[in-house]
Amino acid sequence: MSQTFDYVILGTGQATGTLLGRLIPEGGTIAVIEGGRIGGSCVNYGCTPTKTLVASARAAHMARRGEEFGFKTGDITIDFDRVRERMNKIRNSSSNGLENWMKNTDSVTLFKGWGKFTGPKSIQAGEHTIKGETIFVNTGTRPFKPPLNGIDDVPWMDSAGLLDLKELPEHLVILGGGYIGCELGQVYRRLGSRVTILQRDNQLMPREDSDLAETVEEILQNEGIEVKKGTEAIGVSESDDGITVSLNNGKEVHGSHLLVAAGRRPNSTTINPDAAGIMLDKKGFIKVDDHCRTTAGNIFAVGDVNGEGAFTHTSVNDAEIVLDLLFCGDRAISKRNMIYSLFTDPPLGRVGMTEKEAVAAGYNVLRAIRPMSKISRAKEMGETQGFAKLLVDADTDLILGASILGPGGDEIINMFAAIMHSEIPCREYRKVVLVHPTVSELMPWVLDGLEPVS
Ligand SMILES: Cc1cc2nc3c(=O)[nH]c(=O)nc-3n(C[C@H](O)[C@H](O)[C@H](O)COP(=O)(O)OP(=O)(O)OC[C@H]3O[C@@H](n4cnc5c(N)ncnc54)[C@H](O)[C@@H]3O)c2cc1C
Ligand SMILES: NC(=O)c1ccc[n+]([C@@H]2O[C@H](COP(=O)([O-])OP(=O)(O)OC[C@H]3O[C@@H](n4cnc5c(N)ncnc54)[C@H](O)[C@@H]3O)[C@@H](O)[C@H]2O)c1
Repeated sequence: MSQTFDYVILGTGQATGTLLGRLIPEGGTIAVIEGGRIGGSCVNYGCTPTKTLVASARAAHMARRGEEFGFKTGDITIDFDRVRERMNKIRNSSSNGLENWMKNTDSVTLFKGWGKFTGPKSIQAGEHTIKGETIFVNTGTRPFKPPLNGIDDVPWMDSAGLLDLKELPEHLVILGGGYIGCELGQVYRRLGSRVTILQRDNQLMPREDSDLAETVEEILQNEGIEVKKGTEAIGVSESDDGITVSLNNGKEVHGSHLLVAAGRRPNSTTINPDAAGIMLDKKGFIKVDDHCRTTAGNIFAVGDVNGEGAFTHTSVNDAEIVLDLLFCGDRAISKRNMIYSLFTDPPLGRVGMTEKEAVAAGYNVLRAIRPMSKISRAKEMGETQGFAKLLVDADTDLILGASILGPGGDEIINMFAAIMHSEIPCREYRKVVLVHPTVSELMPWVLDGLEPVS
């Protein structure tokens, strides 16, 4: 059966809610096609469930530190069923909310099935032929399965599989020391698992500056996580009591469970892009212009699948950019600063360029660093690990990038996003009065320590 709509959204990633919020009141008919769980990665197996786990793990960690703060709780035992129940309740409410909204809106028709293009204005999903004038692809990414010997013969998990695991792993081996590996490694360690992270590169999170990555590593190691850098996993095998990972240095690591967090790949070839005239880049991301328009003029690609971001907020912003183009506004991909946080504890907030990027780009870079151990509020909270690093362009007095690894780093970084977006010069920012005692109040003072990067 063939049906024609004004708008078609393929995949219910994080851009979809924002698109619907504007398209519904504009009038017109909208088809939404989803093959998996409504709401995509973020709410079902990404940000929402992992950050509920981060919260449970932190609560347990702080309880263990009770004596430092003047109270005793006795031994901390983890009720993993209760931890999972809390996670599932929060993630299900987010997914159900989007589904109910679509079902209760007359102009929206939800198709459950995996869609593939059959032409620039036509998608096949199961028995349904869905046609549309304007199409938005919001199909996200999927976990990368590295080509390890034996990978198809062992019960490895990706991050979604780990979240579905009902028992707490005795020894979780994590293949990949990126964002997923660091966050979930700390979570499961704090919940009671032994954790080993295997990282091919010589640094965790290789895109980050080495001083930040090394401090994150130290924080993880101080909690008992084994980090093996410069070790590539090349094979896996199953035994009675778990999984053995063979490494390129001839050694082996044995654990009860294996999490593979070795990167993600775009859901682009899976939608038959050629039929629509959608071109991909070398890594398989859908090529888009500054307004998320693909090489097929009537089709937009939003979210992780376009390779312009890999976060919920960049996916949401992509939707805002397209809506601006369609209904008036001036947002564009090139106008946004990259911003994200790593939700370890303490978290790392990052905006703009890293130091190595700023130097490579040829800026006249000034750098200031202040350890959390020299910030009163961090000391009062007993959270002195980490540091703040600010990068400034000596020629313009504008901030090039900020990294806050410390208490509240995930929140403080938003202040720097606003400063960078508004192009507030540092000499003006230095005059702002901020609340005492907070970690963020020290940020203008950090600028007093600016020195040229040699
Ligand atoms: C473990 C983990 C933790 C994360 N934590 C964070 C975090 O803390 N903060 C943050 O900003 N980001 C985080 N992310 C990333 C974040 O989840 C994504 O960037 C975000 O969900 C945006 O994705 P998206 O909109 O591109 O699509 P997605 O959310 O990936 O959704 C795509 C949807 O399209 C569907 N789909 C795919 N192909 C088809 C098809 N052919 N037909 C029909 N449907 C299809 C999929 O089933 C899926 O539902 C995390 C990711 C993971 C895996
Ligand atoms: N806080 C957040 O915003 C957040 C949190 C988690 C995930 N995410 C998103 O999820 C995406 C994927 O994260 P990820 O951690 O899977 O990928 P990643 O690309 O960040 O890290 C994967 C790591 O695995 C290593 N690796 C690959 N093959 C290996 C092998 N055979 N042996 C040993 N190491 C190997 C690589 O060296 C790499 O550093 C990120 O791009 C991010 O956008 C975001």
